[in-house]
Amino acid sequence: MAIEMTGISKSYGAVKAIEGVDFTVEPGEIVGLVGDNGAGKSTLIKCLSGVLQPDEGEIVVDGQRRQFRTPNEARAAGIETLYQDLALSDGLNVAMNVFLGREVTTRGGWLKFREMHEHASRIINRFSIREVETTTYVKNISGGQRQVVALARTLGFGSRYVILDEPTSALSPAAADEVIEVVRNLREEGFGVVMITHNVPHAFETTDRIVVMHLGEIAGERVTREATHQEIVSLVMGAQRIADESPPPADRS
Ligand SMILES: Nc1ncnc2c1ncn2[C@@H]1O[C@H](COP(=O)(O)OP(=O)(O)OP(=O)(O)O)[C@@H](O)[C@H]1O
Repeated sequence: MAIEMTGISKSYGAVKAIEGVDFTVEPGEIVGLVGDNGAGKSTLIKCLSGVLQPDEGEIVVDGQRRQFRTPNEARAAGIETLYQDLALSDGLNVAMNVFLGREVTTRGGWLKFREMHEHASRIINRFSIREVETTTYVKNISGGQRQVVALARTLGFGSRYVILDEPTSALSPAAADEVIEVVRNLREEGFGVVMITHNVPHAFETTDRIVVMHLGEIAGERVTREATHQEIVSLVMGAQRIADESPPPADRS
């Protein structure tokens, strides 16, 4: 069981965005995807979430080769993606956001509010460290809680892998801590999680493994508990790889 991406390449016209990228994530594992602006993180993730189709390479999900033509096809295979904007409706309450687009109704078409509130509350309070009231309007909840609601919208419905695009960016330290806790709970529940982040300390706090991209390729990959901040930062800057690839010093004798 795993997502295995092999030899993934994608160009936008003449711009080669990623080339020959191998990437895996297993159930119960949090993988941090780190890299500078333009390193290719979004492009790789869009290939996995069905937003883009790779030009080359193979995607295998739980042993089955897949080609996702749309985000719905990726979702049907158990892969959910949460983008930075989260796409929540501020004018609806928490429960209605969780059920947006798949409202539970009676046969006569009436909304089953109680059922939706109970179900939303169960999902949210399974992952959240703080109680979230499902009758609260989303415009009145904190940044951390917004992440929780967006997650609940995806997680109550059968996904096994979750891709999070910069889930802690633009959050206060307290809200970021809350999100980190939620992501850790996802691991406990057996989800495979990919977390794109610019924030190296957050990657260290949250992940099991850190994959660094640089200029469209994998610059390196480290088990988080065995890595140092310095090592990851130099991979992000491309310094490590340049050091690895540079020829041995010339013999000056
Ligand atoms: N729609 C597009 N058209 C042309 N080039 C693009 C497009 N999207 C991305 N690129 C280019 O592809 C490369 C990889 O970009 P990508 O957005 O995947 O990187 P990223 O690591 O996600 O960056 P960021 O952290 O800024 O989101 C960059 O050189 C970028 O300029």
